[in-house]
Amino acid sequence: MAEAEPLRPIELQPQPKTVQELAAIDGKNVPERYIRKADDNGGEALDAPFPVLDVPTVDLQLLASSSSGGEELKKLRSALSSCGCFQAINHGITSAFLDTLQEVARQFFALPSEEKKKYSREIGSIEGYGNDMILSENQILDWTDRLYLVLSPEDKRTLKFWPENPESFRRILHEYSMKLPVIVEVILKAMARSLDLEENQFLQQYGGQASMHARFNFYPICPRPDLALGVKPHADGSAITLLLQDKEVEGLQVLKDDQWFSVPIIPQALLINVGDQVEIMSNGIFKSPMHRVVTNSEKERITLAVFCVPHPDQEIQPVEELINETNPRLYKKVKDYVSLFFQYYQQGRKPIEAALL
Ligand SMILES: O=C(O)CCC(=O)C(=O)O
Ligand SMILES: [Fe+2]
Repeated sequence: MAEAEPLRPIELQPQPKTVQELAAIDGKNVPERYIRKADDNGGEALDAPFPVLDVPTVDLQLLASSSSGGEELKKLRSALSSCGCFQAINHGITSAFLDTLQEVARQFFALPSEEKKKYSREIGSIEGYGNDMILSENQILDWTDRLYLVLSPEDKRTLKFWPENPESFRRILHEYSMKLPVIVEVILKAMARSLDLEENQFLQQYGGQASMHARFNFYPICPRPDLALGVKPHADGSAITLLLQDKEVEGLQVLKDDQWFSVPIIPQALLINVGDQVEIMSNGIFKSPMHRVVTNSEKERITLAVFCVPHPDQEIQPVEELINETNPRLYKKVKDYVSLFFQYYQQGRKPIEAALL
């Protein structure tokens, strides 16, 4: 099946232990494979205090009704063309529901290893419970365990990876997945309007057969936040990503003007970030931000990222109206960007460069 391909990168060897298990064995050191070189960070310590990024807050209710030139649209445009992300509030999902979602995620990761391993991913496959894949011999690993699940289309779900413990996990995650498409639509339409485009310009390319992939990220307490990263620097290969941050523990950082900034928490907000595919559609006006996650020596952290991804047969390219003499076309037409993404990612290259003209 052609569209299963992107989910099958070449994994060299399985890792027997999850990070949670490693952390429980030795609470003082991190294994060699997780240690980053000092110059990885331009000489700056990973656990240094970082400046806080001023991430704009956008009210989705206002955004949906905002017409060209409106305040909320201006905020959106400026956010996406500067830091590439914004905090979405008034998105229609209640605080109580988000609390429940966070709670079932917490309960899952708190289960004994044997129980979680019933949902283990298979070698070379992304879906399921597990740790960072080893894709190259000298890869430095991320201090994180994950549960990766295809949410939609529903017939592409692999239920054997969906936890049955806690008992309400499947129902809550399913409910969440039902609440997201309208949010994605409001955002993609507003993105187009904010650039004075007909509002369906991005939505059309996103297409009617797009999928949503959920990644629960669990970051165990790390004895050496100065040496390890929760997630290495990367940009998302999605069209957009919806991130539910931990309510209490920070860790996400975004690169802006060659400086790392930490992303503040707004409880109950969804952090929306531009993925490479919207950067391509917008001909580079909207930025798919480089981001990473730092670790914490006192508290664990749990987040839920949902990647919104066009169907692999869908052609993605810069919207014609955004190209002119002063703004030449920057990107080629691409298809199946997620496959391209993995090939480049494995070679340690920046995937969006493959789409540059
Ligand atoms: O956990 C976070 O704050 C971000 C995770 C992330 O960047 C991802 O899952 O792609
Ligand atoms: Fe990410």
